[in-house]
Amino acid sequence: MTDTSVALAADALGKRFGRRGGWALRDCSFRLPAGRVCAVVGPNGAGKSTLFALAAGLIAPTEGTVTVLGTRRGEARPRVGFVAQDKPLYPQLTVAETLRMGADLNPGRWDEQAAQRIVAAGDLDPGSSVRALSGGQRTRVALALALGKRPELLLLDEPMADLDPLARHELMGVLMGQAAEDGTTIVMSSHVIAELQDSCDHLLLIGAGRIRLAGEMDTLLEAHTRVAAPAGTSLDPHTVVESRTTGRQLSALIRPAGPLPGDWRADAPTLEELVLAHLRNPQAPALTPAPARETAA
Ligand SMILES: Nc1ncnc2c1ncn2[C@@H]1O[C@H](COP(=O)(O)OP(=O)(O)OP(=O)(O)O)[C@@H](O)[C@H]1O
Repeated sequence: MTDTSVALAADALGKRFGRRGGWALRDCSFRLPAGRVCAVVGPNGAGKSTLFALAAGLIAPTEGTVTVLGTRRGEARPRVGFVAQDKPLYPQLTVAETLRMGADLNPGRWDEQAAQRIVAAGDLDPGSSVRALSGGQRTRVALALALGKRPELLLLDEPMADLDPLARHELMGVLMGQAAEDGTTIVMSSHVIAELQDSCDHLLLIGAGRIRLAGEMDTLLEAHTRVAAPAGTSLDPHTVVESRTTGRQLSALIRPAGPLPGDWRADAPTLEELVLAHLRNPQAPALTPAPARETAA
């Protein structure tokens, strides 16, 4: 039986390019409930684009499984919108022809108005050839194509990277509107963490091909605390993500294993602090999805 409450699931998912190549992604397991907006973050080469390509059904796993909208092996492709990092489009087509192609390829699903609205908001001439568009304008056309498809799952690999701040703001609003109105599940990678905090409710942090953090953003944030204590203080029995001593003070990001001593200063971390601490400390123990379990790095 398929579980329709889960939009995207990975079980021990792994991908290796070539027999001798290293693992781009390994032992990756998580569940993303339908209707959520999930941020995918991680350093360059972490495996984010590989995860998107696996989820979009463009490449096959080397091991494990990826389940998309309850199906495997690319069967959900008609219900999935994917904007790849390099925004592949046909350069010889005009903007209008590109949208017509979207309509032809998605009979019964295509939302002409939604696609036209996105293009029009960027003041794009429908008669311009894609070849003549700027990077950001191309992104707008790629997003129009993906959203016009009325996808149940929208996979966006660094969609905002080449957009100006106004276009980012406007298109982020369009995406969030889509998630709220149609219940579209959105999975979006970005290197701009601050941009994700307000719009995403789920987080996948990938480092060196492994999942470092996965789950509800609030739950992950609540599981961590920034503490300050006198230098030399033992952080046992708490899980330490990062710690450093400056002069007479110890500062750390921890996952508390119980109540903290009253003389420690304790604050909630921001998403940026949480992500940066994990990125700076790739050996920090991962916090992976339900059933909640901690794994050694
Ligand atoms: N087609 C491929 N053939 C061989 N190796 C690949 C291929 N695609 C990706 N890799 C390797 O897999 C690893 C993960 O790459 P991936 O593109 O998924 O990272 P990423 O997290 O998306 O990085 P970035 O933030 O730079 O976009 C890298 O080491 C990369 O060199």
